[in-house]
Order: sequence, then structure tokens, then C-alpha cells
Amino acid sequence: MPTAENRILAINPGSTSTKIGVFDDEHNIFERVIRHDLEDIGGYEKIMDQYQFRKQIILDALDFEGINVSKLTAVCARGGLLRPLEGGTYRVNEAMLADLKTGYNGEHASNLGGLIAYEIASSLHIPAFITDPVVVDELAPLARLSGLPGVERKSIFHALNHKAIARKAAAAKEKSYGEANIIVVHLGGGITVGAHHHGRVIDVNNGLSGEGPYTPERAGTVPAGDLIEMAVSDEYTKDELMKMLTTKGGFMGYLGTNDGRLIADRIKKGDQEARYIFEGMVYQTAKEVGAMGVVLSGDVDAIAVTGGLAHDDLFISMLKDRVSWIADVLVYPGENELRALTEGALRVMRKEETAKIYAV
Ligand SMILES: Nc1ncnc2c1ncn2[C@@H]1O[C@H](COP(=O)(O)OP(=O)(O)O)[C@@H](O)[C@H]1O
Ligand SMILES: CCCC(=O)OP(=O)(O)O
Repeated sequence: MPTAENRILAINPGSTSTKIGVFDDEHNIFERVIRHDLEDIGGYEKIMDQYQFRKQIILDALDFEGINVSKLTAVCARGGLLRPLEGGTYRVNEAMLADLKTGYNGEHASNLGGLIAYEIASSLHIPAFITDPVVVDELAPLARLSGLPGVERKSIFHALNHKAIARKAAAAKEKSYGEANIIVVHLGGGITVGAHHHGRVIDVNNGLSGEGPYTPERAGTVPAGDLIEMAVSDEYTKDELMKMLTTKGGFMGYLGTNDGRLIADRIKKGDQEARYIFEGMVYQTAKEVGAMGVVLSGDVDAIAVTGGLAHDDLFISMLKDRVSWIADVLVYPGENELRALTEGALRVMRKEETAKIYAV
């Protein structure tokens, strides 16, 4: 076999997992999903406090697998809550590191991606990149309106996987991404439902704090008046309230775990409460799909469902029952983010693209 020109380490820190992969050019030589339960990460006050823990498990996994990191030529990560930007591959620079550390647009595990990639890469004198971070912003002007002057809707979603899956779904419908209208439903620790109109995500729920369906650990849309009452009650700090919305809602809040597999087991054993909460998540997700169908004026080529919970047959059959009248439902369980990150880095390493510069 010819020797690879590039060896890329791809890092994807999610809210419930850390995923890593090593690729010799396009060829995957190692992939690992490390799932995190409350015992692992529940004790950390801030996402940044998880930095050493997440970095070390990555280095340990590589070491255990006997991967020689000195052979790496670049590191590419899913990056974080930066300022809104256009899609593409960005070289990690000082301005980006500063915004990731402070969490310019909020706290999420993907903030750790660029930071860890940078530390590993700099010790090896190789470049660190992020590709299609969660703040890729292609919202149409109408989608920016919130209804309250001074509050603008934000584009915060699983941009990397949305784009990769929308391309696949368009191909399945024998169209290019630029020709197709696809609704992508990503079922991760966060759930985002986006309207892809001719290659642009013109509307999508903010997957982090306070929009869309509830999720394995997020609250999604919460009645605003009740939330204000809680906020001014003097019972909670701002950090506590943000944590309630981002890590203590949804499955976690109602059922005490963010692990969809445990909930699936409980349902199989006849737990009616678990089934009710599970169905509530499907119901809210389906409502969001309906909303995006309206955004696309009913002209929808396919609904593409992806992410960890897309492995769950009950979730998929309940969702299909509610939305398949809108368009064909295509299911792509899991995600292809490690490969998508690698391909982003390879395009730059091969000089097919120039790395974009993150500027503030
Ligand atoms: N095979 C599976 N069956 C059911 N649920 C799953 C499966 N794999 C993952 N999940 C659940 O899907 C949810 C999101 O997982 P994942 O997409 O890996 O999240 P993230 O990347 O945000 O950490 C979690 O609740 C996880 O437990
Ligand atoms: C912040 C939007 C992306 C997101 O929710 O990712 P996870 O599902 O990995 O938490």
C-alpha cells in the first residue's frame, strides 16, 4: 500500500461523548467513541474544567492503540461557540483560542475541541484546524427575527453533520445539495432541526439554550414567563439557570439520565413514565420538522434523520408516523463528523482550499 501523505487526528467533543479518529489520508485507521456519564463529567462546574480530563482520555486512547502521535501531520476538531461565521476550515489562532476559552456564545463541549487540538498540534509543530463549527450562520433575514427588539435569533447547531448528511440525502434524491430542499434532524445530546434550502441552512433551532425540542439533556423551548419568574426568584444563580437549560433538562431532568440506550431499556421493560417522556421528545421534534416544512413552503425533497438517537427504532418509527406525510424520511444513524473533519483538514493540507482566518 502506498504511504499516506497525511495522518490526521480528528477530535469531536460532544455533550455526552468524546469521539476521536485517526486517518491516513481518507483511510480510517482508528476510531473510538468514549461515552461520558454523570460520574465522569457531572462534577465539573464549567465545561472548561473538563479540559484536562477530555485531553487525557484522547491521549490515553491513542497510546493504548499504539498510535504514534509524532507521525500526525494535522489535528482537526469540532469547534465551538465562536462568533457567527461562514462554513469552512479555519486554522486555530490566538483570537479563536481566546473566544473558545471564554465561551463567546456560551458553554458547550465543542469549545474544548479547538483548544485540545491546538495543544496537541503545537507540541508537534503541526497545524490545528476546526471545520464547520456549531456557529455556522446562513440564516435568512426573516429567521433572525425573535419578536423582541434587541433579541436576535442565533444559528447554533450541528453544522458539520447537517451539511454532510444533507449532501447524502440530496444525492439519494438524485439532486445536488445546491438544488435540493432537505430538512435535517440531528438527534445528539442537543437536537437541531434545520431547513436546508438550495445548499444553505436558512432556519434552524438554536440547539443550545432555549429553542426547539427538549433533548437527552437540554430543555429546548421553555415558556418564557415562567422562566423569568424562576430567574427573579432569588433561588438560582445565572450559572445554575443556564445549567438547567443546557444539561439538566429533557431526559436528564425528567428521568435522571441523558443516555438514550438506558431509556430504551426501561421502555422495553414496561416503564410507562420513560415511554411518556420519550414520546414527548419525539412529539416536540416532529413539531419542529413541521415548522421547517413551512419554512420550505412544503417543497421538501427529504427529511434526513441522524445522530445517536437515530439508532433507536422506536424513536424513528414514532417520528415517521408523525412526519412522513411531509416527505420521505431517510435515516442515517450516528454521524460522520470525524471523517468530515478529516476531509476539511485534508482539503487545506493539499492546498485545494486555503484555511480561513478567524478574526474578531
Ligand atoms: N444505539 C443507540 N440506541 C439508542 N440511543 C443511542 C444509541 N447510541 C447513542 N444513543 C443516544 O443518543 C444520544 C446522543 O448521542 P450522540 O449523538 O453520540 O451525542 P453527542 O455526540 O452529542 O455526545 C444519547 O442520549 C445517547 O445515549
Ligand atoms: C451546540 C449545538 C451542537 C450540539 O448540541 O452538540 P451536542 O449534541 O454534541 O451537544
